Amino acid sequence: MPLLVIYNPVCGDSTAKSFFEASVLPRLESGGKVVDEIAATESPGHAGKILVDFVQKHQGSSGEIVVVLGSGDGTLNECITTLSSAQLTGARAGAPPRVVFVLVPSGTANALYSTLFPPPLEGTTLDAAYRLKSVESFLAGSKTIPITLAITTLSSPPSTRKRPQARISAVVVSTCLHASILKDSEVLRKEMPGLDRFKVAAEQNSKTWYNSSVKLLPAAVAEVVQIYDPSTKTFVDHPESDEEDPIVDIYGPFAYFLATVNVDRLEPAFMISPLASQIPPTEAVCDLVIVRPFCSPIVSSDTPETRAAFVKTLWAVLGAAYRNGSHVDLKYDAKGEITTEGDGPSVVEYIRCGGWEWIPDDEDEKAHFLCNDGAISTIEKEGRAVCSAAAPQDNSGFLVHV
Ligand SMILES: Nc1ncnc2c1ncn2[C@@H]1O[C@H](COP(=O)(O)OP(=O)(O)OP(=O)(O)O)[C@@H](O)[C@H]1O
Repeated sequence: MPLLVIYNPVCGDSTAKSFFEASVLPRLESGGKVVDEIAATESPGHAGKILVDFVQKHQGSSGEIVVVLGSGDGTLNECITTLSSAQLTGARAGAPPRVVFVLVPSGTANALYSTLFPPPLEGTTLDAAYRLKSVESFLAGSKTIPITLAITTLSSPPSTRKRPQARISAVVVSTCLHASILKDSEVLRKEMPGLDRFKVAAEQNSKTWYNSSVKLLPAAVAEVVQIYDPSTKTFVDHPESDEEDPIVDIYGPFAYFLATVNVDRLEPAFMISPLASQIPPTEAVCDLVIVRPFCSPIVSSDTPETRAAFVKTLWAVLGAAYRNGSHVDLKYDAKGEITTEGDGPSVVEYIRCGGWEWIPDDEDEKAHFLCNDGAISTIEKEGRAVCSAAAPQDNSGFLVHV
C-alpha cells in the first residue's frame, strides 16, 4: 500500500515541518510503516500535484493510496479537488484509486479534524498525542470513514454559452457573511495568523444583507427537505416539501447562509452545524444554517437602520454557535428579542437536504461570493451556484482514518 507524506510548512502557525520531523515521521517508523515519499508543499496548489504525481507513479498497485497530510482544510481540499479533476493516464485512466487520508492537524482551524476528534475543553493545550490521533488509528489499522463531497456548479448566464465550473468541498460551502469573512480575512492573514482575523473580518461585514433566491433540494433517500424543530429536537419534513413537490423555494434577504458536509464545526469551538454529530445523517446530505432577518417578528424592511439593529441578533447566533452550537434552539419572542423559551419563530433555519441552488440578485454584488473550504469564487452576474452532496463510489473516493 503506497504511503505518501505531505505537509504544508506555512499553514497555521507554520509548525508542520518541525512537528513532522519530531513526532509524525518517528511515530510512523516505530509503528512499522515505510514511507514511499515525503514532500513539503512549496506553493498554493502544490499538494494536489504531489498527490496526482504519486498516484501516477504507483499505478502498479491496485489497492488504496494512503496520504499522511499535515495541513488545514484548505490543503486537504486541494488534494481532493486536484485528484478528482486529474486526467490520469496508463492503468489509472478513468479509474482513480481510493485515497485514505491520515490527518495531522496543522492549519488554523482544522474543521474536519476537530469534528472527527473533538478537542479537549478550551484553554487546554493541544499536545502531540491529540495531533497524532488519526496517525494512531492508521497504525492500529482501525476505522476509516468516507468523506462526503459537496459539489458546487457555478453556471454563467445561458447567453454567454460558457461551460459551468465545478468546485469541490469536503467541509463548507457558503455565501453571505461567512464567504465575506473568508474573503476579507485572507487579506489579514499575514498580520493576524491566528483565528482573530476571522473576528475582525466579521465586524467589517456585520451590517450586510444579501439578496438571493434559493431552492432547497431533497436528499435521495429522505425524498423531502428536512428542517430542525427545536421543540422536539428532531428533524421534521419541511412544511413546504412533500413527495409530490419536494423542492422548497426561499427568498432573501439573507444574513447567513452556510452548508457543511462531514463537519459539525469550522473551528474547534465554533460549532455551526452541531446536528451533523448530534443527529448524524444516514446518507450524503448538506446541513444548511440560514439566518433571514425577515423571520424576526419585528423586521419587515431592509434599511440601514434595520440592518444595524439586526447585528445584535446575528452576533447572538454566532456567539451561541461558540457555546456548543446552542444557536439552533434560539427563538424570537413577540418583541423580537432572542430567547430559548416559548414557541416563537426559530432564529436559525437549520435544514438538512441533498442540495441547494443559490441565485443571487444581479444588483447585489456581495451576494455573488461563494466560499468552498476557504477558497472564494465569484458567481457571474445572472449566474447561479448549484450544490449537491455526493457519497463516494465503492472503489474510488476519499476516506479518513478516525
Ligand atoms: N509553500 C507554500 N507557500 C504558500 N502557500 C502555501 C504553500 N503550501 C500550501 N499553501 C497554501 O496554504 C493555504 C493554507 O493552507 P491550509 O488551508 O491547509 O491551512 P490554514 O488555512 O492555515 O488552515 P485551515 O484551512 O484549517 O483554516 C492553502 O490555500 C495552500 O494553497
